[in-house]
Formats: sequence, structure tokens, C-alpha cells
Amino acid sequence: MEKVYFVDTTLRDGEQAPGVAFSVIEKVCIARMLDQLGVSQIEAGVPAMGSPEIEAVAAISRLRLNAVVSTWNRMVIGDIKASLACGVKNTHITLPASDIHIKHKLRKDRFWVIESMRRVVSYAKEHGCNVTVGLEDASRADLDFLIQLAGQARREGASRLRFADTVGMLEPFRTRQVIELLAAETGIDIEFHGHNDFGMATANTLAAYKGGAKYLSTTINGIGERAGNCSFEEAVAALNHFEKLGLGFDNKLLKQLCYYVGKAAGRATSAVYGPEIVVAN
Ligand SMILES: CC(=O)SCCNC(=O)CCNC(=O)[C@H](O)C(C)(C)COP(=O)(O)OP(=O)(O)OC[C@H]1O[C@@H](n2cnc3c(N)ncnc32)[C@H](O)[C@@H]1OP(=O)(O)O
Ligand SMILES: CC(C)C(=O)C(=O)O
Repeated sequence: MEKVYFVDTTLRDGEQAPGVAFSVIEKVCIARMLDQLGVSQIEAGVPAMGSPEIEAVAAISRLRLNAVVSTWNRMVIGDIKASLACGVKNTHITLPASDIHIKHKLRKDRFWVIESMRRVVSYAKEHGCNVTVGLEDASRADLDFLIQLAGQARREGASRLRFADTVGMLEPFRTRQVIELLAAETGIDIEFHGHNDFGMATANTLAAYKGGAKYLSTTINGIGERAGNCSFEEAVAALNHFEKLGLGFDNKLLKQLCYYVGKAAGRATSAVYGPEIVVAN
């Protein structure tokens, strides 16, 4: 059985859900509960955003959790400096992968992406960071360019590649195919990060696992930008049911965490746990 690692992004992408802003105390509580639950990694935030994000990330990093605590960064040296200042050395660096993002969002070209990635990844490595690289909008990117980026990231010392279905436009058959291909062509560990615009985030995450992604990016209650992300509790239930993984997360604690995040986010809790609605204070 292939081991699976959950990379929780409730505190980063979860907080990008419309109307959600956790307090520092709520973030620390959520991080503690995620750690108690046994997730492998907690993406704690974006230090480049400044205070109070820095305060929250630094406080979480000081907890000395069993989970790896990481930060989200652009290919900007200042972002890495901000992460280091929070005491975090697990840096996730995101690069635009599709031409839509490269040309129309950032007004750059592919050469700029490769050179910026080399510069910022090597800066982070020189400062003792473990680096993972994220391919934003990978599902709309040219596959040959993805393979080129993955190879370059690996040569620069990145330990993992995050494939982001940023606008949630994959379906499970394509997801499995593309992850299998990327894994075979690059040999680098792959994390899948799915969005739920067509209601397929959980199905796509399951398909990515079947295609060879050992790292799965999820959020509690599936909260996240626009329609949200893959929900942790749905992914665990699906992997246990369909893949017989026997992931032994403590259901009582998970339920408490779902309620806590739902209340802090002013959202309904996950469908997995029934119809109760949690209303914000
Ligand atoms: C799909 C996603 O979920 S991506 C994650 C999104 N999350 C966030 O962005 C967190 C919220 N963001 C913020 O608070 C702000 O955008 C900050 C603090 C990160 C940056 O703020 P600012 O420095 O004011 O920049 P702004 O928001 O305008 O960002 C655009 C700049 O980032 C650059 N940029 C965006 N993405 C990247 C990237 N992956 N790598 C390098 N540069 C990037 C743009 O080229 C632009 O640079 P320019 O100012 O030189 O033209
Ligand atoms: C930047 C990343 C990982 C993201 O949240 C996305 O692309 O959806």
C-alpha cells in the first residue's frame, strides 16, 4: 500500500475563501488540532502579507509540532526572507505554469519563470530551507513545459512538486493520466492541489492518488478560494472506502475540528458529518 501524506492548507487557501479571516488565536488552535489529528504538513500562511499573518505563522512555528509547518511564497526573495523571519524553513514556492498566467496575469514569459525559480529556489536552499515547488494553473499548462519546470526544480534541489488545478477544471480521468505522466517523466514526488469548481475536487484528489501523487493538499470542510478545495474528511473517507487504506484518523477529534473551523469560518460543517449548521458568533 502506498503511503499518503496530507498537506493541510486550511490556514492558507482555506482563508482565501470569500469572507473568511481567522484570528491569530483561531489559527494557533486549528494548527494544534491538525497536529493532534496527525496531518503530515500544515501550510500555515503567507508571511509576505505582513502582520498579523507573520504573528500567526511565527506562533505556529514556535509550537514545535510534529507536523511540518510550511509557508506559501511567490518567486520573490522578500517572501523567503519573511518566512525565515517567522522561523519557518519549509518554504513552498509557487510559480505560474500556464501561459494564461505567465503572459496575461504576470505579463512575463517562460524564460522569466525558469530564471526566477532558479534564483529564488537557490536563495532558499542557501538559507537552509527545504523547498517544495508549486505549479500554479498546471491543469491549463503545456505538458512539455511542466516537465521542463519539474526537471529544473528538481535540479535546483526542490524535494516535491505541487500540481495545482487552480481553477478546478480537471476531471478524474484526465487527472490520473496527467499525474501518471508527470510522475513517470520526472521521478519527483508529486502533491495534488485541487479546487472544487465543478464539484470534482475529492474525485480528482482520489484520481491523483491513484496516478501516483503521494501528497494530497486538503482543507478542513473543503473551504478555499471560490468553490473551495478538496475536503480532508471527504478525502480520508474516500481513500478508506475505495482504496482500503485504513487511515486511522480519530473521528471524534476530526469532528471537533470540523465544527471549530466551521464556526471560525462562519460556514456549514462538512457534509460527511451530517446536517448540523454552525453559525458564526
Ligand atoms: C491561486 C492562489 O491561491 S495564489 C495565492 C494567493 N494568495 C495570496 O496572494 C495571499 C494574499 N496576497 C497578498 O496579500 C498580496 O498579494 C501579497 C502580500 C502576497 C503581495 O502583495 P504586493 O507585493 O502588493 O503585490 P500584488 O498583490 O500586487 O502582487 C502582484 C505582484 O506579485 C507578482 N507575483 C505574483 N505571483 C508571483 C509568483 N508566483 N512569483 C513571483 N512573482 C509573483 C506579480 O508579478 C506582481 O509583481 P509586480 O508588483 O512586480 O508587478
Ligand atoms: C497557489 C496554489 C497552490 C493555489 O492555491 C492554487 O493554485 O490553487
